[in-house]
Amino acid sequence: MILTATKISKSFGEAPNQTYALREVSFAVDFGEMLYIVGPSGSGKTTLLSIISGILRPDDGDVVVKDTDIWKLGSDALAGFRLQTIGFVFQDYHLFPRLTTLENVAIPLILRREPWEKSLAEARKTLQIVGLAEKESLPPYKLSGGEQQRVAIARAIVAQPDLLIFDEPTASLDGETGRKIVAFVKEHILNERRAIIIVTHDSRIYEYATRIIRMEDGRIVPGAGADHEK
Ligand SMILES: Nc1ncnc2c1ncn2[C@@H]1O[C@H](COP(=O)(O)OP(=O)(O)OP(=O)(O)O)[C@@H](O)[C@H]1O
Repeated sequence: MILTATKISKSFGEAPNQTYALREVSFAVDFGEMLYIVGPSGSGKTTLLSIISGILRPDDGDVVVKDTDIWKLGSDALAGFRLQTIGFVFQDYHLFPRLTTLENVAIPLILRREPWEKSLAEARKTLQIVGLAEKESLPPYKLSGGEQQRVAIARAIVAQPDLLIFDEPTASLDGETGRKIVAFVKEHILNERRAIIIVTHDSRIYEYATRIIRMEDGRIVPGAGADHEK
């Protein structure tokens, strides 16, 4: 398994206005999987993504990524582990408008203190993978939405993370572009040494999942996909 989440609970606020966003959620993800997490608005998907990617601390439960219990790490070690192991793609891309497309892709390597020229060379190779080599010197806002999403994907994979996490990757794209992006990710980015987790509302891309788990009211709905439920 690349990721095992066990009995994750998280609430926000204080009684009597406390919201239970997650209630003892357990699941596991294997290498080579493209796992979708689906469910209605407010069911806890974003909270769960934030916890498994080391952004938000759970109230209870453990997240083990590649044998590391991430919430037992100190904050510096956790930040380092995330840079090394996890790539995150946001719905609205989060690209930096003042940097070129190439520099945007190089950021994770620069944060890891790789030399500037080497980082740009790696970023260039990665832009080739996503088919945007010829756009490298443009600022991202000169690109289409689908192209910006591909830049965000290139940035997420440039440091070769084992776990890739996408939050609503097609929400800002038209249907056809969204399908193309996800088909591309499955064909070119997924492999047996990594796993991809996608939170989505977009049923048009369900066909690309290797497994789908459904959340409702802070829990994983038992049945299809919820293999690690305890
Ligand atoms: N920072 C916060 N403070 C207070 N309540 C929060 C916070 N974040 C989430 N919640 C609550 O936790 C619950 C789960 O929210 P979450 O955003 O994880 O759901 P979601 O399934 O991702 O929804 P959506 O599909 O709309 O993004 C909701 O009731 C939400 O209002």
